[in-house]
Amino acid sequence: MYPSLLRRSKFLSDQLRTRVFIRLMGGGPRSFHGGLNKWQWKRLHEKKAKEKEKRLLDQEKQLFQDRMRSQIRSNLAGQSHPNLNPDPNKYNPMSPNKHLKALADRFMKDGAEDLWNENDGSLKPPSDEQTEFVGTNQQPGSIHSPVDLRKLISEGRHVSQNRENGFNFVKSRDYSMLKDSGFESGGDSTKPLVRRQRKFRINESSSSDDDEDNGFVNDKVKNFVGDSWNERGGVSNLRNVSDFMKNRGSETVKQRRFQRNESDDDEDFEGGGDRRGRSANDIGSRAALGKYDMKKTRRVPLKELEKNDLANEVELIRYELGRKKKFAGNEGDKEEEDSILSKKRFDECGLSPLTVKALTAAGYVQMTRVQEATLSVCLEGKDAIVKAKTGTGKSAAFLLPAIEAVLKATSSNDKPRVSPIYVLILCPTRELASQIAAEANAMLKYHDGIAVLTLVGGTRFKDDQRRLESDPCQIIVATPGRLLDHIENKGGLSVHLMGLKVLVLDEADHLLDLGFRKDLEKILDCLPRERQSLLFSATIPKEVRRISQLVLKREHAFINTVGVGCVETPAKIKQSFLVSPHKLHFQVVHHLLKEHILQAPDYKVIVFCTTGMVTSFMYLLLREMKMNVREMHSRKPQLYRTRVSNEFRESKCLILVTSDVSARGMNYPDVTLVIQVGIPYDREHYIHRLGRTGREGKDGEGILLLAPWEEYFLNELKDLPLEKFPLPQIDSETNFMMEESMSKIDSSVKEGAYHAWLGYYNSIREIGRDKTTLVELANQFSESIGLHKPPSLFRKTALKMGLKDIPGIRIRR
Ligand SMILES: Nc1ncnc2c1ncn2[C@@H]1O[C@H](COP(=O)(O)OP(=O)(O)OP(=O)(O)O)[C@@H](O)[C@H]1O
Repeated sequence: MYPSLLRRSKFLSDQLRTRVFIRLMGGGPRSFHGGLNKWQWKRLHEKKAKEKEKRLLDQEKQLFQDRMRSQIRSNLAGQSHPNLNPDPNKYNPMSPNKHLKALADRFMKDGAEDLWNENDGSLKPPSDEQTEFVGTNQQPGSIHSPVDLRKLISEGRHVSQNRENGFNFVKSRDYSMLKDSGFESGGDSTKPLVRRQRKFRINESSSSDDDEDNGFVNDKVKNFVGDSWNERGGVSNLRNVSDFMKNRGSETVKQRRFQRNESDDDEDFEGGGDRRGRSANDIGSRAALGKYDMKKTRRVPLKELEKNDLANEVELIRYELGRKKKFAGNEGDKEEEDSILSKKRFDECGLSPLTVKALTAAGYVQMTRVQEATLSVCLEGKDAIVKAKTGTGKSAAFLLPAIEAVLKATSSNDKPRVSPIYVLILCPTRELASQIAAEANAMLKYHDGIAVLTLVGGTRFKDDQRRLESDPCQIIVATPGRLLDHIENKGGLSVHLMGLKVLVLDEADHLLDLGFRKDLEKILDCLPRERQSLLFSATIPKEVRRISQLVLKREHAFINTVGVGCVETPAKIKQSFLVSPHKLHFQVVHHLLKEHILQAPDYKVIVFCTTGMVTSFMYLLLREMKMNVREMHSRKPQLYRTRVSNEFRESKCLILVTSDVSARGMNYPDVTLVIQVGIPYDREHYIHRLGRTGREGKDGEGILLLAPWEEYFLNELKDLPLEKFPLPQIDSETNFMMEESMSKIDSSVKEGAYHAWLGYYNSIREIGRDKTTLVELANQFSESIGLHKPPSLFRKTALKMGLKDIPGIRIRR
């Protein structure tokens, strides 16, 4: 396992040997400019990225205000504004067309190039001819594989065309042409060549998230759309695109790229210090630095010409939407669009026959779209970040290539001294880890000698260690905290991890959140750098795309099966929201459940609450109201959680009241309704919670219950198809029963719920900033749970929360 020199050295202790080995494998810490280590370096740049994000948000806010002003003006002028929804019962989510227009406006604003990051996902080809151009072998009318037109066009010469499955991914590029194109002599010749080449590498990174890249890509896409659209009055045949690319000539393109880089060169790098003249290698790990080693000022005002081109691109997206609507008229096609399955079968894609046999046994014959889109890339060993809607089979999409990697590694002749762990899958919750391990085991049904181990909190650490020693495993599914405990406990796990081939982050955006980041960074430090990393989630915000460089190699694929301009939630989930004062929330939940049970005899409902203590309160209340409920949150012991999770998976006619521990990844089949009480932490939480229903392309329903002051959150969901749900009439008998039931709940539970509620909303920026209002609202909540006098807080807690001298807060003596 160790290099022989290291193995033979008698002078090194085991621990030191491991450390030296980690350094040799490239995993250890290193220092950066200004004496920073790589994580400090990374955080520094994250901070800057956040500031940038904030500036953009301000721009968006400005736009929104402008729009509101114009609506008000037109109202005053007696005209009905097109954006005003005439139906007062309907929340005013923008129609797709209006949303597009708003998007176009945003994109056209000076300095909004960054927003193009959103578009680095795939566009579906507008016509079969286009499909042909990008090198797919799909038949007309077949399921349309997402194709990243922007990337394709920008990289016409370098696209790797995978005719097998019709998806295209970027290969690493040859930069020698830059020299040939006269780039060398064009710029400031006093600046070192190495540096300029490095900049090109940044721009040309396979991830099109780069602002520079976007600028470059946009130029070409926009020009293409502009020319071909105007000529033909619609989206033109992509063969013309190819002609266009040729006619356009690479000169223009090179020139543009050259211009961008010229201006870049005049700016300092972020992170301080003049790094000119340093080679790429001097700057540190590419994987660690990612895209943060870029120049400071990246905004270039858009030219007038580009505005037209942007509008044309928007037209292209509009065309896509129009085409979708057309599909909607045709039932057969619609079904095909709604289905998560593609036409490709598992036995066609080079998987081991024993795996295919196991898949068939589990009922998997055809791949889902995300599986089709990712499998070939992942099997090639490339790094990838994958976005696909909830319930579309992402777990199998990463498990299959991971299993193949194990098979390949075990079949090689090298017989390592320490049995290596080849695959590490990290996920945020214990239940999800067990679920993934179970799915992996189902796929390994016919493979002898490959074992899966779960390492999660809430179980005995010693048991884990015993299992690790007695049953060597090749695949570990873990939550970050427990894995880190093992690594830090020096039980030898680090040595086993030295042979790691594949790292998977399921729910990657969540794992890269601040809550998990520190653990993750420490874990990454112990993993070999030569590995394949796969990041999967249904939501990948822009910020996460940037920070994903922490894990991924620079040349990674971004596979987005959601598609630009498409709704991020499954089409078959009916989404509504309901606004009611706090004091009615529990009655409303009870009413919604009763109504649903009447309509769906095989009901299976999940009620999400904001915190564990509020979950507990809701559970007790509904139980008192004679409903068939279970509770699930992090305050419950693991054995209980596992039992409830299994029971809910298997049952019908059951209600699960839960906190966000069940929000991500959990695959409870046939959930008929998801109710979210109170604002979710953010838009991503909303999407994941909602995604517990309507899985595998099935029907589902989601209701978001808000207090009037929480309505602002709807703004974050304005592109999702939420409709307003009328406030139900609660009869006096229910009110009476509710009061009775509430009075039976122990006051310690109520106090805990109040404290937790306060803590949760205090952590939400929009409300946490205004402490006085927060306390007023908390006191309303307190009344709604039957506490007429709000419970007191420990002085220390009040201080920590910034609530010490706020009127309405009582301090415990
Ligand atoms: N090829 C397939 N054929 C049939 N069913 C499949 C296939 N792939 C996955 N499934 C089923 O689809 C369901 C959802 O899969 P999975 O839990 O992997 O979704 P997901 O995309 O990871 O969702 P989430 O975003 O919520 O984590 C599961 O019940 C799984 O068994």
